[in-house]
Amino acid sequence: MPEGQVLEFSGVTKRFGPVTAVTDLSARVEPGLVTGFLGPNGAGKTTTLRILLGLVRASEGTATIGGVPYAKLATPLQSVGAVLEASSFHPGRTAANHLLVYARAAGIPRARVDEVLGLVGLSDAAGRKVGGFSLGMRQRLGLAYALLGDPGVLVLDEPSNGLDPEGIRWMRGLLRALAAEGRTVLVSSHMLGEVQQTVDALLIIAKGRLVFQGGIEDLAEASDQATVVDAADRAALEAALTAAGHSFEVLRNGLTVRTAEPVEVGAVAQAAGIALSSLQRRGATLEDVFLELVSGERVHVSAGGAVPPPVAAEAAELRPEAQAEIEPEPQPEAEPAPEAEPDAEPPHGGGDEPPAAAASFAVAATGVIDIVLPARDDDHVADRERYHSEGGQR
Ligand SMILES: Nc1ncnc2c1ncn2[C@@H]1O[C@H](COP(=O)(O)OP(=O)(O)OP(=O)(O)O)[C@@H](O)[C@H]1O
Repeated sequence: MPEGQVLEFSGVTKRFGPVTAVTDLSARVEPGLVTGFLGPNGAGKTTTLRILLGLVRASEGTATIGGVPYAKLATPLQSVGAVLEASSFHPGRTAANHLLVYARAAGIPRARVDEVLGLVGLSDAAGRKVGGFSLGMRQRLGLAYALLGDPGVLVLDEPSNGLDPEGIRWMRGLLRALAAEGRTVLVSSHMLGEVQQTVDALLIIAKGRLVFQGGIEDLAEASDQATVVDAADRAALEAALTAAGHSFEVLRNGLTVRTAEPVEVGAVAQAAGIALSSLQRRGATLEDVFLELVSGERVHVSAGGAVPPPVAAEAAELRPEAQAEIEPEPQPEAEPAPEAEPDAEPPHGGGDEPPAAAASFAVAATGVIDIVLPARDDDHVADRERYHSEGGQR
């Protein structure tokens, strides 16, 4: 069974010209858990993940997998499986062929291709060209690719995008099962509701800064509790609460008391002979807490506890034309990953790749990494076509 590894971000900052996409981010992601990496659009999630995968150079700080940068992993595909957004695939290639290219390059047996296609529910579509796949099917294929090397670490950017409700439930079960085997599973999303039932731990990022780090139960603790109480004789209730030293707010549905539990409020009313018409505890929902965190109204103690000053990313978001002035991020083909040693395999978003001389990259504006294989692969393709025509095709 592959071992999960600790992912560690230490003081990671990333500036794109005047835009600070990530600011001084330090966090740990533990094996054996599903960790949600949450934040609204533009918060810095993808940038952080790309730094972890060695695709983007951090301006400051380090990101490591089991203590080493991605570029220094001896067998990347067998160590880390990653899907950044909905990966783009060669439309004319079948799902099985797509995976076979990478399996061959990483020395993974063909049988594993069938296995992962089965794991993601694509066995029946193995021989179909990817160009005709729905977004949900592409997500599944991306996941199959990530699982190809049976890695101990999975890094998935918005994996539920495009999945139908049944697909989301399936994905949830799969991620939980992978974590239960001891793997490290890091999943980004911009919606708490989407991952709430899947994750054990959370990292929440807003405007490039970490605003929460902890268990999902810690997020629940961060929710404000209050007692909501009402009586037919509301004036008498107000007087009794005031006399007992409790402050309250008068709302349409009753009095909200933040300084006392329902049991205390009930006792005050009983002592004053007031019949209550309602008495309940009300807490902010996890979604409320999440929205407060990402809007900057609250920073949890796990992330420093202070409301941060605005960062440049915020200013740039308000001024979209500024994006045009920003120099494009260096693409892997133009500049090898920063941490890469001359003898190390250059990394990419999917976790592993054919040898450097054998592939070039296209990085779409969305961050999708497309790996274009060179002509020398034609015999491999022919091999694969033969394999399928000989019955390998499902
Ligand atoms: N190559 C780049 N050049 C300039 N700015 C960039 C670049 N990549 C990202 N940014 C900026 O960095 C900030 C964070 O972007 P990032 O894609 O990491 O956010 P995200 O949380 O993944 O968002 P989403 O959920 O929309 O994918 C944004 O302001 C974005 O415009």
